[in-house]
Amino acid sequence: MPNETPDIAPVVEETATDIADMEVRGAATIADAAAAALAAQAQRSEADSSEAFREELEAAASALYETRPTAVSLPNALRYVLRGVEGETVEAMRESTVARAEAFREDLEQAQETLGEVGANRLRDGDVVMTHCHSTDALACVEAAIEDGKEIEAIVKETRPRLQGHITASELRSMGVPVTLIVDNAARRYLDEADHVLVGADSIAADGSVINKIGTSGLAVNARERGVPVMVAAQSIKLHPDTMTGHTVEIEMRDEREVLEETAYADVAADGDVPDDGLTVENPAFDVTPPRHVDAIVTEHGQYPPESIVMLMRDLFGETTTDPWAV
Ligand SMILES: O=C(COP(=O)(O)O)[C@H](O)[C@H](O)COP(=O)(O)O
Repeated sequence: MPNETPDIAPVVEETATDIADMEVRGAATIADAAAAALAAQAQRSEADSSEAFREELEAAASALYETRPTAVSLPNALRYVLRGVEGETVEAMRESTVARAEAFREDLEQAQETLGEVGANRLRDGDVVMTHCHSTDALACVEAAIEDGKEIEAIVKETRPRLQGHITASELRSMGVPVTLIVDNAARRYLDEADHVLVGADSIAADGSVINKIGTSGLAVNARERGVPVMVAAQSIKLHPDTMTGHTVEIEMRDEREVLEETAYADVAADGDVPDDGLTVENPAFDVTPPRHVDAIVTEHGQYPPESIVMLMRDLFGETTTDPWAV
């Protein structure tokens, strides 16, 4: 039993706070930041034994893991880095941790580029995509299509309550894509002008369910009804290994103030009374889109009908896993 709480580098605490506060957000970006934080922990460690070094690294991984529960890219990233920690001495372990984290970050970038090329093949010249939230994997598909010389237009849902659609709109505009920004409630009306719904994912379950920003499932149901194909761009880091043994994915509930600011609370409360015990504000950050409403999951290994994604999961994960820091 260790006598003291392991030292966590301040930069790890800062990264954890940034992820929890959504200063760093989006599944791929969170994974990248978590790997960088573990490398920083290794670099700054003053541990005097290999056991102490490992305890610090596991404590850092645990702090990062506790930030947000839904994007499986976070535990997958932590597990990947921790499994690569090798050596008998602190110096050797430090070097292997840093190298592993760097390799992870390079692979992540490469996977997104490859995925983009696969996704671009689904987009034709002149197509209009409708987006929800902000997904770097989804935008990689549009970027690759543009590099292929195709003209793409976008209808961008603003995505209440955090308005990630503004980030999507800005990045698409920087690529030269004409953008129509709409409120979320206008999505069904504008689906008639869209050739694809294009979204990312925080987790993909073994049955092909897609866990992504709240509102994705309603959009997919409407898209199916309007005959618009739904394409999910998700690197394999988004595949959730625990769902292979029946576990479900936790949906993050975020602070009600994101939906209703303190200053607006009295407008909604009975007779303007604050607090109002009968008034509940709920803020689920994600929802689950069943596989029957998804046409294709695009990964760096190719595109899959959602029902077949379990084949890729078996290839990549083999048997299932335990807590990310249990190496
Ligand atoms: O739902 C979100 C972000 O939610 P939040 O803003 O709450 O983190 C994104 O669609 C996925 O994370 C995929 O993003 P990426 O493709 O960049 O991994």
